[in-house]
Amino acid sequence: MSEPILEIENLTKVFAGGFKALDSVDLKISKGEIFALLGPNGAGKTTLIGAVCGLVRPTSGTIRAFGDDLSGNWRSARARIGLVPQELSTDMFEPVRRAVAFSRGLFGRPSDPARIEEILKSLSLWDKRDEQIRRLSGGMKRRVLIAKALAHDPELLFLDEPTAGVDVELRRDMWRLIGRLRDQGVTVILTTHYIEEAEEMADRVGIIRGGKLLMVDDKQSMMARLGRTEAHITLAAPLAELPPEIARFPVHLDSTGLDLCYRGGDGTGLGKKEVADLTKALTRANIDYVGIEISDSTLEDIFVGLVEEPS
Ligand SMILES: Nc1ncnc2c1ncn2[C@@H]1O[C@H](COP(=O)(O)OP(=O)(O)OP(=O)(O)O)[C@@H](O)[C@H]1O
Repeated sequence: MSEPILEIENLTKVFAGGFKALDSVDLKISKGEIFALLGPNGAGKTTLIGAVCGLVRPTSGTIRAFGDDLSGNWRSARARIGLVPQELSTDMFEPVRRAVAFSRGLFGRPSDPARIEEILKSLSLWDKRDEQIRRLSGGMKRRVLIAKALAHDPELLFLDEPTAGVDVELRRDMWRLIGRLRDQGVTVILTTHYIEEAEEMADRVGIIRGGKLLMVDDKQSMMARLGRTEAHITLAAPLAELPPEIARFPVHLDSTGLDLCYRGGDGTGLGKKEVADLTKALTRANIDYVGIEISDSTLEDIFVGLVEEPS
């Protein structure tokens, strides 16, 4: 793993009423990676981000950002972090450009109108620069939140559900923007309910539920480790019974005797190879087939499986 930009150890947050929103979370994020935190409502995603951004005080555990313990260095670290919050929490009567320029100043960065112009243009906000934020559409308001978070050129950017409730066009724009930020060396941590988003964007994925980080892995290994392959082989003529050389595979025959269904490769990533072996075995057994449909489980299947398991 390359240089860590964020190291969270044994982080626990118990809210005043006694509710444990984070439970011994350990997480290391490398510089330059895009990390997606997936979890159902109330899993603790926003609390985790809040703890790193100084909005939530941890009950126990340590957070190191840029190599320094946050407990002593919170302010200097915060100036290198950008946060796009879930909720619109901005000065609605301000014109766009002024609000974004103000965000830059807030972190002690010298004023840089050219940089603000660049950010506004990259988010298609330049034409709206003199509009009051309250007059913008919901999608445009969200772009303003992103512009504000980028205004001080953060090295680590948190996006809390950046595309919840936005249209497809904005979602694609957002993905492109995140791609560009990655190219510029910015580390991005995003939370999302959209597995598609994690699949598209992230290098690694963490799954959180009930305040516990259930697993963290890169996408491909997660899919190989927890994924499975399904295949439907349509036979040319119905079979009454499977010969033993076929029955040794994880297959079953449907009631018509025509659909041979394979489910296997669990956690090995070798399902496709086994389907290939199965087709060879069918040929050797003189069982003709007319079609094969094969599918691997998606990150979504894995996610749903993990969050639905009883804790
Ligand atoms: N200030 C607070 N006091 C008490 N409980 C809180 C507080 N803030 C959050 N919680 C609780 O902590 C849990 C985790 O909340 P959090 O906002 O981190 O979840 P989330 O994963 O971001 O969910 P969502 O996807 O719905 O935004 C929730 O059950 C929430 O009700």
